[in-house]
Amino acid sequence: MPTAGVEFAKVSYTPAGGQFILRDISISLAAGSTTALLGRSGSGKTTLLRTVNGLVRPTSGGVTVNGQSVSAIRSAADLVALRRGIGYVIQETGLFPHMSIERNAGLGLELAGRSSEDRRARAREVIEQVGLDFEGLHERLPWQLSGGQRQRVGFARALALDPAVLLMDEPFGALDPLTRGEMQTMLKGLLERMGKTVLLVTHDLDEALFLADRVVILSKGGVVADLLSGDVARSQNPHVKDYVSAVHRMVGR
Ligand SMILES: Nc1ncnc2c1ncn2[C@@H]1O[C@H](COP(=O)(O)OP(=O)(O)OP(=O)(O)O)[C@@H](O)[C@H]1O
Repeated sequence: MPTAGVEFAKVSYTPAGGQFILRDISISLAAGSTTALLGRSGSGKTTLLRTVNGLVRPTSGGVTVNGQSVSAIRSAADLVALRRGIGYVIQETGLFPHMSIERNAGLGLELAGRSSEDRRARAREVIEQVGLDFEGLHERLPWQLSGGQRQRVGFARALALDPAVLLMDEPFGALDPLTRGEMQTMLKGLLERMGKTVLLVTHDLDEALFLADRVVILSKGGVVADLLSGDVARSQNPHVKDYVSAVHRMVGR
């Protein structure tokens, strides 16, 4: 699938009777780029990510994926078609506990009506791409894997339909630091080879700088910094400096 860009144009979101969660956000994610979304807890990162696959509908403004307006989608069938082109990885993987690893990885293909031969071949391919041994693991249930292995299966499932866009919401949040490091390296290799448009929510600045071309920081639902990863260390933006000094304090640099 060709890579798609994602465009947020003056996106605002206020739940009924509530306060602004997103306020007038305009950012553009170039096709094939990786953008990290940082910001304090509650700043709206997850909400913004979910406007891309239509889980949250902006109150005003719009999101386009490869030129297609997400906000204009009205039918369930069109929403399903949009989501087929968007992989989604969350912290707890969302694997179905009663389904084998192979079936979990190939679920998107099953829902898209692909043949069992196709599903098996593709499930094998993506499970191996994320560094797991298909023969040894494909019949197991999710609880029979380690947390890190389960998260790899979550990635495999997100990749199975070869989406042009990947949304990742703290994908390594539940992992120990060593497993987290291994997974970051694995993901970086995959992203370099696959050239997808990626939006990654993380609290970890080092992770953002390692994986992303660009860093966007949200505060109270608005963008307060938007810069290339290579410019973070010398940025004079107070929000960026706060982030950098908080990381330095935390790790005693
Ligand atoms: N549908 C909703 N109705 C009311 N409030 C909501 C809704 N969705 C999110 N919120 C609130 O909006 C704010 C932003 O939530 P969001 O999950 O996007 O933040 P976040 O930056 O991803 O936080 P974290 O880093 O803790 O995951 C929070 O205060 C949350 O409670």
